[in-house]
Amino acid sequence: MWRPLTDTCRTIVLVPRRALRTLEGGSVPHVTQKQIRAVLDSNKYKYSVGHASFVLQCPFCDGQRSSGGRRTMFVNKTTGGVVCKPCDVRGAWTDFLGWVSKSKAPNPASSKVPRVVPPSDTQQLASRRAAQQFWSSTTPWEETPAIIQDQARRAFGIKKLQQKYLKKYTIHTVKTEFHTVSGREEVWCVAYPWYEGGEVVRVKVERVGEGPQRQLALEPAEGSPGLFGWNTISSDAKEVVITGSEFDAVAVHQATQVPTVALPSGTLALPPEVLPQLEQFEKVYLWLGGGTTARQAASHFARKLGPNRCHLVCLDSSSSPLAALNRGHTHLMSALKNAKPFVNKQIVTFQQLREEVYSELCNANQVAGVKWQRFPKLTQALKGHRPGELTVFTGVTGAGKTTLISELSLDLCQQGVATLWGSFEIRNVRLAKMMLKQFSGLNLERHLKQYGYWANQFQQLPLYFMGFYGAADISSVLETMAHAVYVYDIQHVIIDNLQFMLGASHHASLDRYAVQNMAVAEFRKFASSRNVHVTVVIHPRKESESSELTTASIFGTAKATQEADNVLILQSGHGSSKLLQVTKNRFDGDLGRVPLVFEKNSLTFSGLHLRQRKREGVASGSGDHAPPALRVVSDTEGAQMSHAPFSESHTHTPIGATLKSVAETESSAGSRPLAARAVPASGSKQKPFRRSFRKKPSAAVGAKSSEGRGDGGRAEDEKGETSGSKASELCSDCVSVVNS
Ligand SMILES: Nc1ncnc2c1ncn2[C@@H]1O[C@H](COP(=O)(O)OP(=O)(O)OP(=O)(O)O)[C@@H](O)[C@H]1O
Repeated sequence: MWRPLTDTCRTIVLVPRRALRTLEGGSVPHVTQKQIRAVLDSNKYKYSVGHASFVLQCPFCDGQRSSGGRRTMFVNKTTGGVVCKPCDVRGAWTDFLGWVSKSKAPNPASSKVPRVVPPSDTQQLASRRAAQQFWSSTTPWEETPAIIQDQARRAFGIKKLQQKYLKKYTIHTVKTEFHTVSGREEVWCVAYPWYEGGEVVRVKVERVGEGPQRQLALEPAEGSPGLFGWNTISSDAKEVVITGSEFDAVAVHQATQVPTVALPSGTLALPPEVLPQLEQFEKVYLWLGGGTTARQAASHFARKLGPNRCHLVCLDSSSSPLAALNRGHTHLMSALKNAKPFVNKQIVTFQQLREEVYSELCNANQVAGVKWQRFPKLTQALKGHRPGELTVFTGVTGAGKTTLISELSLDLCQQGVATLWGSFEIRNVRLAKMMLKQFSGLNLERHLKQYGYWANQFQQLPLYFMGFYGAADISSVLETMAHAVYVYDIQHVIIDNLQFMLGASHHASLDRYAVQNMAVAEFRKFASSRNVHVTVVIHPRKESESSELTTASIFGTAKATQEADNVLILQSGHGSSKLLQVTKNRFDGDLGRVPLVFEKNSLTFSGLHLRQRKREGVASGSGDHAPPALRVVSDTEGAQMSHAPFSESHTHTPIGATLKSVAETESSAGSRPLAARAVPASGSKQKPFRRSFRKKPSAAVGAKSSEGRGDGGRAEDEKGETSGSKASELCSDCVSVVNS
């Protein structure tokens, strides 16, 4: 089912085929289109092949519940997930198989298939009821006091949006409680409804406030995703524009009159649950804003939506539709007309790539990828973490490879990089425990009372684990990776480590080097074809303990390092100090060494503990589920918070991701950057839980780290400066966080 593994742990475990039934939640069934067709055919279900789904008459609608007789069921082509809105049936492919097998007369024309209520139904219903209850407490835009409207127009840069379009998109306002630095405050918010069919299934609220802060929440915290603006779409509409933010959608529709909706998670995720709603369109315009991130997201989503119907819109290299409208641009319609078909061909011309190349030139910083916040010197060398690359990581046995790669990936994950871990060497529980310590910066064994607080934050990260342990068949691993990329929009996959994964591979005709080469080639292909970053940990061959490892020390032939875009080596130093050496960097050739200091309590290499120690005087760990009333956190942690607190049960897309995309869009448009968000508290039984923080300019780390280049970072290393000491400097720039 599409539901959390447990109520308290929403991290999803993806399981390989053989273990599929052992875990009920979050498992991704492996099914091919051929298998789906075979089941539909053998049960004599008539179906048509849609863009993202097989479409059939629902065999579960009994004609009584749904007034118009049997209704449409969508079977997702990639996952086999089934949805029929009128009879409220939704579930995984394996559930569908179960329901069908229970049916005595499977022919939909003659059967009365017993209606099976999937377990998630009750959750769905409760969530929808809560959403509607909250929605009924909001005020339509046109009835909102003029002073609040003015504030909102200023705060969101929506002066040019006309009243009638704000009304059409059912923009509402609501006065609700947020936690701020000075305590709880009743504040005005704008409410954006998410629709499924004609129904509000969830509401996103955003505080109306001046300054650099953004504070958002979801009502209710748990529930399914929907589409903003769906209420404006007629059932016979054949084309639609999809935007990354709500006011972009209103702006596009106002300027073009073309049906437009906004995605619930912006540029970071397109939840498969909303695909059936989009099935009716023959032409889909993806208009996610300017910049490389938006382009990459659009390409990724186009594959999910069905590439043949997708067109990419780009007004100019850095503009969102709202920003363009605000600047008085009148050519939004012509931008739509000039939309380029999604290029998914083996042969392309420069003409087709021309705009994309221009966009990359204009957005060099974004092209360089996501920057490590905890490891500024790594960012200095590699410039960032980019999609579509293969990183090979090595270090001697027991050097701390897993520990370091865990913190490196966590750093990115906290910034919204959806991450899939394949831990073949240590069990997921141990890995998650280590990551949680690294996340909190605490030895949680000694701070058990804070477990609830940190776990609540941690479980909101876009972090997923494969269920493999020990040797595994590479085709199963690749299959699981492919499903995770489709369902959860994974951007980073970690394989730790290759030798363990290949342990039991038997290829009579191949030696172990050949098997390893084959596996590396597959991961390379996966990274390139899916535009996902794959990090593979590979053990080195045995070398003298006194000498440093080099690229040539990596186990196997030179294939791995040839295929890799980046090669990272964890070099042993004296005592707890280590070095992370960049020995290959295909992006721009810069190499370097990153000093690391291991801290046993938090299992971190980044010096996080130094900052942590500074703020321990301020923070007072209170009871379980009762986080400190006032904590001072660093810039790094500020970034964590921005991606942590939202709850999403079914989509598993972090709202942080949504906000990141909104922030990117808006900052590129000269509007307010993302700074904060809050967790919802409805007027209902849920305990209010809101937070805000001020985000200082993120350039602080990068600015320092970008100095003194040209020697691969060695000069600084020789001075004995560590990332830890740099990290401690950052404490003077701490920002405030208040939560309850
Ligand atoms: N710099 C360090 N100093 C001391 N202990 C460390 C250091 N780095 C990691 N450790 C500890 O050493 C143990 C092994 O670390 P880890 O599993 O990360 O190493 P590894 O290189 O991945 O091991 P393997 O070669 O078995 O894959 C862990 O208990 C970890 O906490």
